[in-house]
Amino acid sequence: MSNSNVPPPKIFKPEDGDPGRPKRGMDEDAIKTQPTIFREDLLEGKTVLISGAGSGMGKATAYLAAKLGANVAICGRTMEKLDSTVEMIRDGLGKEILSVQTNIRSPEEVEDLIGTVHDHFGGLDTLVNNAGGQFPQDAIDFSRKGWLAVIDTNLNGTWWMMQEAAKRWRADGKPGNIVNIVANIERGMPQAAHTCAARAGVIYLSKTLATEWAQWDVRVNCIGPGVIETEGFRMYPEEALKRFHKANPMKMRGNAWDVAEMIAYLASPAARFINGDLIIIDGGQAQWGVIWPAGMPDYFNESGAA
Ligand SMILES: CCCCC/C=C/C(=O)SCCNC(=O)CCNC(=O)[C@H](O)C(C)(C)COP(=O)(O)OP(=O)(O)OC[C@H]1O[C@@H](n2cnc3c(N)ncnc32)[C@H](O)[C@@H]1OP(=O)(O)O
Ligand SMILES: NC(=O)C1=CN([C@@H]2O[C@H](COP(=O)(O)OP(=O)(O)OC[C@H]3O[C@@H](n4cnc5c(N)ncnc54)[C@H](OP(=O)(O)O)[C@@H]3O)[C@@H](O)[C@H]2O)C=CC1
Repeated sequence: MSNSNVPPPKIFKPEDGDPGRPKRGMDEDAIKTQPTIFREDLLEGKTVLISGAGSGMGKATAYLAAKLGANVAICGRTMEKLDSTVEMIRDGLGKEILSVQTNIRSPEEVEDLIGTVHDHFGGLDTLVNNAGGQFPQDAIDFSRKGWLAVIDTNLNGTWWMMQEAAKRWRADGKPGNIVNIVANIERGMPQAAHTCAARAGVIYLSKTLATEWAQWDVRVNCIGPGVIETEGFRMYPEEALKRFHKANPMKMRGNAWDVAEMIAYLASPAARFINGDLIIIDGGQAQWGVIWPAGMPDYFNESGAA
């Protein structure tokens, strides 16, 4: 059925943007020179697996974990991006890490990944589910494939990783620790309803597992970032990006290190009594503003929106 009064769906694909757009997020030099509040051997002897670590928060987290003495394993779909993280850590810290090309949407690939990490390092202490993302679009225009892609990545992919890691911890009688990167969805997220649905699923899955899996000494927590400037911002039009910082009362964007340090804290013994929690890192966005990443509809006025 077609109706000529219905406007075409708003679509922003990164490749539609100006190829000369500025590169967003912390570059490798910034990551390498960033100071940390933690002592250098905080994670010595611990093994940390980080998904989506070829860019953004995952890349910064991999570097920080390696800097704090951890054995680091990373995964993602694109080998070139993973290689850049391996090379950055080799160059900056003189350390080798394990990288395994993996699509977290595939339970078989996830099973192989967790097995490989165990074979390589003899176990796993902390799993960081950071891989994920979405595209900005009015929910009413989502294609079926687009909806499924976002749900499959952010909810199912995260679940496969959690379940596979926990099966090993239970079988080995070893403690475990999971940190899921979600988003700040307390008041919903216009033009990101698919990710909002998936992240809400992960948050309540995590709260449930934090109880179910406590009997095996497995903790599960989430981190909800607000606006964190990373390479992932390529998914959004420049016009929207100019307003993103206005979504919080501090009127600033966080960076990947802000999140990496919280992950390191949760991976450390200092967090031994934190379980089933959602830690928000958003400069106060939750009680202040809202983002319209694909442009605010005329219906709404400008007040309180970014
Ligand atoms: C919302 C405001 C939040 C502000 C703060 C948050 C910021 C961030 O989260 S930044 C981090 C962002 N990083 C990413 O989002 C990167 C990872 N994202 C992705 O890889 C994709 O978004 C993905 C989750 C959809 C991955 O799916 P994949 O199957 O790899 O992707 P495809 O390109 O094959 O797309 C499948 C399907 O999805 C629909 N679709 C994809 N892109 C768009 C788009 N820009 N607009 C509308 N629809 C889109 C589409 O149906 C695709 O199928 P085809 O039509 O056959 O291509
Ligand atoms: N930046 C922000 O403001 C916010 C980000 N977030 C979330 O935080 C996480 C990190 O984001 P950020 O660093 O900004 O973004 P990036 O896009 O830089 O990082 C996301 C990473 O996930 C990987 N990835 C995506 N899909 C899959 C998959 N199916 N299997 C394996 N790896 C995958 C990507 O690599 P590849 O494509 O090569 O697989 C990429 O390296 C994401 O989940 C994001 O949605 C949440 C709130 C705010």
